[in-house]
Amino acid sequence: MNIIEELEWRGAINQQTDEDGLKAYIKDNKISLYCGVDPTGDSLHIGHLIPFMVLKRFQLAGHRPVILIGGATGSIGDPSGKSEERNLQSMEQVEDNARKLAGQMENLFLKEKDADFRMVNNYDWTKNLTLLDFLRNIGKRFNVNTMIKKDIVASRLETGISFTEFSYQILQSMDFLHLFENEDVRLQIGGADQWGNITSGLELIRKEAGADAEAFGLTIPLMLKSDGTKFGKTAGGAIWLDPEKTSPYEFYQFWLNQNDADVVKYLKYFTFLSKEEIEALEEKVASEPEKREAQRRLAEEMTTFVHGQSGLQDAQTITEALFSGNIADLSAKQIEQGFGNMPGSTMPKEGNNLAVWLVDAGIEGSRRQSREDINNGAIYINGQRLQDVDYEISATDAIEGKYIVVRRGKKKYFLVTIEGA
Ligand SMILES: N[C@@H](Cc1ccc(O)cc1)C(=O)O
Repeated sequence: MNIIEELEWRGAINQQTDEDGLKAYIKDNKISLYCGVDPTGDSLHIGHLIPFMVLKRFQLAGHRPVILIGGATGSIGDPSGKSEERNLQSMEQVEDNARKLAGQMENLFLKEKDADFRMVNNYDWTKNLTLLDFLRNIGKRFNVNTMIKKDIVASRLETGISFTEFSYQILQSMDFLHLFENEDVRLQIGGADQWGNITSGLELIRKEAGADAEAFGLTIPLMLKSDGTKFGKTAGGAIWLDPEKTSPYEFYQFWLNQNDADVVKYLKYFTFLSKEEIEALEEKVASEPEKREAQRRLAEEMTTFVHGQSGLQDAQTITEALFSGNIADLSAKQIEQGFGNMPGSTMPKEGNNLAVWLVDAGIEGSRRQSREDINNGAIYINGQRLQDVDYEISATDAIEGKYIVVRRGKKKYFLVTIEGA
């Protein structure tokens, strides 16, 4: 399979501007291709992985990815897929976000030894452009009638769109032209909503470099879940790549919890497992779905790709501890990952009688109930059942002096943090 056939098999192609042309170009050449991301937030999330996984596949197939961080475009805001005008971010915010995204991108693209890739920021070729140069040299290349017909703009004509956002497609087109001229970039890829911006860039390249300039566009379908809900969003919000925002454990759990109806699609889309491996897992989903082997494999592959071997190790240790209830061996950091989202409270270092302590920590409603639960063996402290109502519980029971995990009943967990720890 060549890379395009592989992408087709993976379900990762939505539209192409010139399928045959691109296939022929790739057959004979190492292609430089780019995908851009705007620094509208301080971390990538898994939605971003959709086009960037494709970029990575090109890299693994021996081509040359160019990652564009949109320091300029991010300060404007892409109207694609947005029903309303956005608020502008401060330039400091954009810069700060850009730095963080660049770091995450390096982590994803530098993994390969001798990795051949470039990272650029469109602020570099946009910041010194004067208004008159822009209007005289670039604006003349754009026809307002054509621009208005692009979906992105057309869908906003009712609700309104500022000149600023209207101009966004010009900036992205300038990027494609700039990279075509300076980095020999021949292909831009992006999510399905980027079709208008990508084709607009191709039109600009054809006007500048001639109608037969070899340049292509390819978009990737929007990821849909089988139950119709939005991919990549959970009750807790987006799934971030930044381990401070979504811990490796939560990240692992997200993939582990995918439905049978979605898991094979995600294996194809997001992992680097081969066709043979994925087909074998697909059979397992059909023959022994209760084992959830495909989900486990998906979670392992994704967690290792984003958080490395140590991130996966943490995630698996915490998952196992939560499953067995045996949490005494977890580190404080692992406790934070696994229990950080559970109800919790802060308690003083000093000891107190367990029955009272549970009430003070907000875990039990009354001392009577507290004593009853302890006597019935429903209270576990750091995984250990405790049936002594008078037990003196204090900071000395805490994991690394910091956390006491209380379990009430089968699986109600509470995280108690020791004051000042
Ligand atoms: N418009 C793209 C990001 C982008 C920015 C600049 C480019 O040159 C290319 C892509 C998005 O919102 O996803």
